[in-house]
Amino acid sequence: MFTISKEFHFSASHVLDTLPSWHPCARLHGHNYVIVLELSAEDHDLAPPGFVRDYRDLDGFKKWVDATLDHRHLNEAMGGGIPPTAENLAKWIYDTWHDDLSELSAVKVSETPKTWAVYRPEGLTRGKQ
Ligand SMILES: Nc1nc2c(c(=O)[nH]1)N=C([C@H](O)[C@H](O)COP(=O)(O)OP(=O)(O)OP(=O)(O)O)CN2
Ligand SMILES: [Zn+2]
Repeated sequence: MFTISKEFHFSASHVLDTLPSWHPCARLHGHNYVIVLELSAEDHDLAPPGFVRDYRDLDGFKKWVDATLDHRHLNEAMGGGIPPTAENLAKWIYDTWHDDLSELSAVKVSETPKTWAVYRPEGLTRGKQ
């Protein structure tokens, strides 16, 4: 099994308005987010010359991040109705992209230099399923 990953950055605002009012994240604020896409493949599934997937194939994801998330308000950018926590953002990105990136095995989201949320579908042991 091989895994590869690539990092993407964007800045956005959000408010977690279902938190109690004393919670700092119930106030409008922003983060410099980091997304990591992790892609996996079995040894015998590597594409020539030995790629899980060409990193350059992720250029479309970067364009989507720039157009959909960068300098947006995540409460709106994620379609509304879903609290824009790091956990929910990671799953939303996975759900949006796993059809196009069949090797996608996990999505990681960081809001601050100290925090990470990871969405890895249960039972997924390799990308191509
Ligand atoms: N499990 C989660 N907890 C929190 C989330 C989240 O998405 N998932 N989000 C937030 C806030 O939006 C934001 O990320 C603040 O996090 P926090 O770690 O409290 O940030 P600080 O920089 O204020 O933390 P310090 O301890 O001062 O470094 C909150 N929780
Ligand atoms: Zn926040």
